Amino acid sequence: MAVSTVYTIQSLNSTYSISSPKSHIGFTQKHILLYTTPKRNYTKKTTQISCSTEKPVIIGLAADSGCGKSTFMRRLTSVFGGAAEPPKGGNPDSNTLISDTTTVICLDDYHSLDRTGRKEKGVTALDPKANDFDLMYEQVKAIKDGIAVEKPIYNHVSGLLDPPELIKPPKIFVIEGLHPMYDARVRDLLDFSIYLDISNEVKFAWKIQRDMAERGHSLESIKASIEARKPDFDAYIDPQKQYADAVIEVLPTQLIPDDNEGKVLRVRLIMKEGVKNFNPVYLFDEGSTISWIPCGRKLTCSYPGIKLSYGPDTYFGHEVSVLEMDGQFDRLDELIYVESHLSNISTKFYGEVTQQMLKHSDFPGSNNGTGLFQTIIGLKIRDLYEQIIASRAAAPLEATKA
Ligand SMILES: Nc1ncnc2c1ncn2[C@@H]1O[C@H](COP(=O)(O)OP(=O)(O)OP(=O)(O)O)[C@@H](O)[C@H]1O
Ligand SMILES: O=C(CO)[C@H](O)[C@H](O)COP(=O)(O)O
Repeated sequence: MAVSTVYTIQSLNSTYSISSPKSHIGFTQKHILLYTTPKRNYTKKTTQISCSTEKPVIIGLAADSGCGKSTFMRRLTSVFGGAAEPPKGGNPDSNTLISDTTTVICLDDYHSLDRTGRKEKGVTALDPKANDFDLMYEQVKAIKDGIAVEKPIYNHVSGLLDPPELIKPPKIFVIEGLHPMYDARVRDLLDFSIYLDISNEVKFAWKIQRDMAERGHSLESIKASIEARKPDFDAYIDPQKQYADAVIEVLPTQLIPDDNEGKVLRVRLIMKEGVKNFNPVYLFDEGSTISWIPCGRKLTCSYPGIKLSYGPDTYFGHEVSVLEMDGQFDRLDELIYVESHLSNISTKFYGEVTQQMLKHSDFPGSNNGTGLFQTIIGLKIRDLYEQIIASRAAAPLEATKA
């Protein structure tokens, strides 16, 4: 049944409602989309705002919980410079991170059921039934159109849905979480999408490391939580990788026979061909199939060494280029040797990848392909953003020529 939506809008002087589903397209930068019906229990705010006239570029990052999304986001925002911080003076449990250029929101904020509600209904947070995709779509669309929104907050500490926070359109708007590519309407709003595909073995090792060491969970409870989430992960989260423009796949190493420690990783960067404003990275020679062991005079490698590979492939029926790194660096400064053999990495100066990696050498994954490929994708997103801005600036010029 089609439900007609009522948009409640706040302009500088008044708050009013309209019911045409498409009429919000005409809103100006001075409007805030407060909510649409059926609405949640929001308190209306009367903040006056002034927003940039530049419409944001929208990036989606999907992964299961504990798979490195926050670490990736810290690498991405660092590429643009400046620190990313929660909204000033807002909810201390906000999941949002704002820097000069980027705003990163966590899609957990669109949980429609709180922790108790999920327990009562017997659904996990991964189940679409526990999430409000209509609101997610409306608000991401509003941001894309340059309109500020009052986004809900899911409080991970209390497990409750907190009052909303004001999100203004930034230059780059990143939606990270479990479902950025699940709903086709939201997916279509993305200018670029990434999926972090962490194999079960590695996910387990990371979860144990974090949840046992940092959160005091028992091994049994971690195993039980992974098992409980698995059917919904397989049904609703994992299938999103087919839509991603880039996938970072993290697997156990192949350099150590029957390795079960999970410390050395084989990481594959799967890049879709033909994506607008995105040229896949390559090693030595674009389109060739390459296998390279760089260890020797210019790269120090202790056991089991490092192996890089590159070549064309297909992924869910799409043509892709795959860059792979198995193993880890002993000395991060020597990464410059590998970097100098990679092309299309969208750096602004020689050695920028190595510089970024050295700057965040304390982040997890800094000595292996996870950190390397996350950094490269960060640079590719900067490049994509700059291309989009340049083509928008050129568009009126082209029109006057025609
Ligand atoms: N590249 C990596 N190499 C090794 N461990 C990693 C890597 N990335 C993440 N981890 C481990 O996984 C944990 C979770 O990482 P992070 O907080 O970035 O994930 P997340 O997806 O944002 O998690 P959540 O959604 O639960 O907040 C880290 O504390 C770390 O132990
Ligand atoms: O999968 C998750 C996304 O990060 C969380 O488990 C989900 O948001 C539920 O949160 P909580 O653990 O607070 O009940």
